[in-house]
Parts: sequence; structure tokens; C-alpha cells
Amino acid sequence: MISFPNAKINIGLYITEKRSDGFHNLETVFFPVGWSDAIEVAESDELRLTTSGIIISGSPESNLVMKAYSLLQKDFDLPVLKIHLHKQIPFGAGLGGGSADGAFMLQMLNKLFNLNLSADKLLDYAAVLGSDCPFFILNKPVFAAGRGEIMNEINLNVKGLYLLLVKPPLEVSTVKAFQNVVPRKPVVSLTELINLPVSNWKNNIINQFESSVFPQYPEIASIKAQLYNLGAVYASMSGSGSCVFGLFSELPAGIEKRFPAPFLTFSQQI
Ligand SMILES: C[C@@](CO)(OP(=O)(O)O)[C@H](O)COP(=O)(O)OP(=O)(O)OC[C@H]1O[C@@H](n2ccc(N)nc2=O)[C@H](O)[C@@H]1O
Ligand SMILES: Nc1ncnc2c1ncn2[C@@H]1O[C@H](COP(=O)(O)OP(=O)(O)O)[C@@H](O)[C@H]1O
Repeated sequence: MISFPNAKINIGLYITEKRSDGFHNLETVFFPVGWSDAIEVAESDELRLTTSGIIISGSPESNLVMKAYSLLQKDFDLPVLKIHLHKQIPFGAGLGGGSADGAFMLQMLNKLFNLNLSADKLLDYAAVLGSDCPFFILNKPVFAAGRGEIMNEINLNVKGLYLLLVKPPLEVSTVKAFQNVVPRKPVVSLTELINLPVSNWKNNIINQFESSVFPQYPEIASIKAQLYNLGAVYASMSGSGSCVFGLFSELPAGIEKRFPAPFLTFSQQI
């Protein structure tokens, strides 16, 4: 069985408070994006993870695909699998690629071995894997709160716009980004702000991580400025960075020339 975990962007991101469990409550809009990995699983006589594409550091056991398998293996007698992950979504980018891989693996195992897990049960398992994982079980535009697991579907007025993602050749650590942010509630709730026309999002819908990440990585701030110069209606860093996205009514020409390798880019019409 094969599946194609996709990325996400955060449209607006407010870290509202530090919790006693060490995590932070946040408010954000998760929006699915077509930049995808691929995971293939088949029964085998030995549990094995192979990878191709972008090289991910860390042991196979620390890979969220394997963590998802081990999580369900604790509760169900799963057959031994060989797993192949083709990695295309950059990590340390704020695109949730690792979380997507974990959440898609849960869903694949549920289908493949008829575990009959309800959507709610899958959401519970996903929340154990990581804060961003429950979103990928729904994979629809949502307003999210708590650690990201409290979700309400929303309709966004973005249809027909083009989305351009630019990932610079640097990774931002999510843990460090949370350590450096000063929690603050938005003056106007993001649930209200997100209903403004996209033309009014600039300077109103904020990713709070930008104020601590941009001074440390001016290259990321520079991409955001470039996207506005290229005519973006709205541009923002996604999650804790380093990827920046822009929404355009027409895609700018010569993207690869403006952001040559080792920059990575992705675009799609919404
Ligand atoms: C910031 C966000 C915004 O969508 O995305 P990314 O930039 O990672 O894509 C997420 O909250 C990231 O979620 P995720 O990457 O799943 O984080 P986790 O694995 O659960 O946690 C990694 C670490 O980040 C911190 N953390 C994470 C989530 C949260 N709500 N509060 C936190 O303080 C904790 O230090 C935790 O140990
Ligand atoms: N399948 C995976 N893909 C990417 N990263 C993974 C994966 N499994 C574990 N990780 C670890 O998770 C970290 C963050 O991954 P990811 O969710 O893709 O990034 P981001 O924080 O940009 O959303 C990586 O630095 C990596 O060490």
C-alpha cells in the first residue's frame, strides 16, 4: 500500500500561553498544501525503514513513520513490515512533513490491517505522536487551538489564488523557536481576522514566531520581503520556519531563477 503525506502551512500563528506540561497553547489556521512525500509499506520478515529523497538525520526509530508503527503495535498485533519513505517535504521548515508522515502511517495501518479505528481514535493516537499530527488526520482547512488538536473546519476565501512556497537552505528548530517566543494573545481573535478579505491580511494576520526568528535569520525575513515585492497579496513564514509562503493572484515569472538551488520552491493553485 502506498500513500502520499502532504505538507501544511500556518496562516496566522499566535502562541497564547505556556502550559504547565511544557507545551504551549496556540491559535492558528492549518491549511493543507500539495507538497508531498510518499510512504510504501509491505509485509516482510524483518522490520525495516528505507528512505530516499531528502536525507533525514536521526535513527530509524526516531522517524515518525516508525513511531506511528510502534504506537499501534503496542495495542494491536501488527504484522512485520518493510517501509519505504520517499522524502520530498523539507524538514525544519514549518511544513509539518514529519507529522504528516506519522499521521498518514497511522491511517494506512488502520486500513491495511482493518483495525477499525474511528476518526476520533485516530486523532487520539495522532496527538500522542506530535502536536501537528491530528491536523493531518482531517487534512482540511481548520482553525486550531490547544496544542493544535482542538480543530474546527473553516471556509477560507482563497479559491483561485496561487500559493508559492520558498524554503531557504537552513532549518529552524521547533523546540528552540518555542523557547524564544514570548506568549501573547492576539488583540482580535484569529477566528475573526481570518474572515477578512485576503487583501486585508497583510499586517493583520501575524505569525508570532517571525519576531524572534527573523532577527536570528534575516535571510527568512528577506524572502518574505521579496514575495511582497513580487506582488504577493499576503506573505508569511509558516510555523516555526524556515519556509515562507506567498499568496498571489498570478504566479510571478522566473521563480527558479529568483530562488535558485539550494533554495527549494513549490507552487500550486488553490
Ligand atoms: C510550530 C508548529 C505550528 O504548527 O509547527 P512546525 O513549525 O513544527 O511545523 C507546531 O506547533 C509544532 O508541532 P510539532 O512539530 O508536532 O511539535 P511536537 O513534536 O509536538 O513538539 C516539539 C517540541 O515543541 C514544543 N512545542 C510544540 C508544540 C506546542 N504546542 N508547544 C510547544 O511548546 C515543545 O518543546 C515540544 O517538545
Ligand atoms: N518522517 C520524517 N520526516 C521529517 N522529519 C522527521 C521525520 N521523522 C522524524 N523527523 C524529525 O522531526 C523533525 C521535524 O520534522 P518536520 O515535522 O518535517 O518539520 P517541521 O518542524 O518543519 O514541521 C526533523 O528535524 C526530524 O529530525
